[in-house]
Amino acid sequence: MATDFKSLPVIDISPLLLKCDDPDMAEDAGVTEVVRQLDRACRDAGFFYVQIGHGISEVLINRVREITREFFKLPYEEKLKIKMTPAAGYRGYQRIGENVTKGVPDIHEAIDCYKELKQGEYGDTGKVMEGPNQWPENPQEFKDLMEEYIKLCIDLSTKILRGISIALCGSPYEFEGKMAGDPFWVMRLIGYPGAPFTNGKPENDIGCGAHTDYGLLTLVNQDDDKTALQVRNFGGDWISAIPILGSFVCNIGDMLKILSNGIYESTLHRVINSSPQYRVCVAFFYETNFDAVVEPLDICKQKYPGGTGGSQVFKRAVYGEHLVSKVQTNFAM
Ligand SMILES: N=C(N)NCCCC[C@H](N)C(=O)O
Ligand SMILES: O=C(O)CCC(=O)C(=O)O
Ligand SMILES: [Fe+2]
Repeated sequence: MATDFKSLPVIDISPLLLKCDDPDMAEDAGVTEVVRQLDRACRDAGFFYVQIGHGISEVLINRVREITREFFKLPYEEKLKIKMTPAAGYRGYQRIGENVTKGVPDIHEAIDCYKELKQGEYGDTGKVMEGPNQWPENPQEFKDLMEEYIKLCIDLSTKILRGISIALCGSPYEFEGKMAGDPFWVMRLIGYPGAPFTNGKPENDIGCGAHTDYGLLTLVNQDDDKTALQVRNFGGDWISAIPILGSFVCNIGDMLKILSNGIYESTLHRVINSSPQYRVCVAFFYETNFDAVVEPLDICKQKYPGGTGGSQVFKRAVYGEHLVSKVQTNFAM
């Protein structure tokens, strides 16, 4: 359950990265300390910063945002060449206002890409998301750079989840195998227009309305010179996720909330860009297997703070169905 946090914890995960291929990692003192901090952060805020030491170079982190910014500067006709449609598996470019949160159009544009699914792999549910990703033709570098970045984000997320798995269950591999051994992933390249000024004051548009993320873990790579992402604490205050150079903002999604039986929070957050400048964010969502049946882990049922031994507080969900229902209700096209 979220607390009344006033800022988001910062975690240096390098001791975990150093040991995370060692099956005995949980016994290492450095790992134990990282696990303690992850556990605290996931309980209190559902959000934390992963500080330098995460293993993805600042040059690459910045480059994926810059190349994204260049794309959004193109004329609309150019961007439409990779237009997102239901027939394209909801992959590609989505213009401002086409993403909707609780019925209100968001003031952002985006390119969405997803792990590519084999035809017929997941029946009718999987079919909705089938299709090749649509990448801009120019520059040539775009696709290669993004694919390299995706690979590194998958790797980093797997490692962070080993730490979270130790925190919840004692063993590092709870989120591998049939839960997330073949993780689905989503990458959204997002652009938020600068706030329009009327009578000398910025008019705050909602770049993205209050929502929770759908999967296990999100890695947010945001512009480092604008504060726009806000996280809601238990008391209902919005706490800014002020950018920290070279770090990711990391947060828990709905599937991890269910698996942990609510011990960890998938915290509400929103985006308001009140800067006059265009803001870019690259959000990487690491999810369970597409067909994973997600329900509270036994150990989390026993640990549930409500204390009614063996109680299951959260309902089961099938990840792919959760995603498809979100896409079909929140994408207006
Ligand atoms: N976790 C993901 N994929 N985030 C995308 C933005 C969420 C906002 C969306 N309109 C919604 O209401 O869910
Ligand atoms: O723009 C951001 O900082 C976060 C975006 C976000 O929350 C999302 O796409 O789910
Ligand atoms: Fe989000």
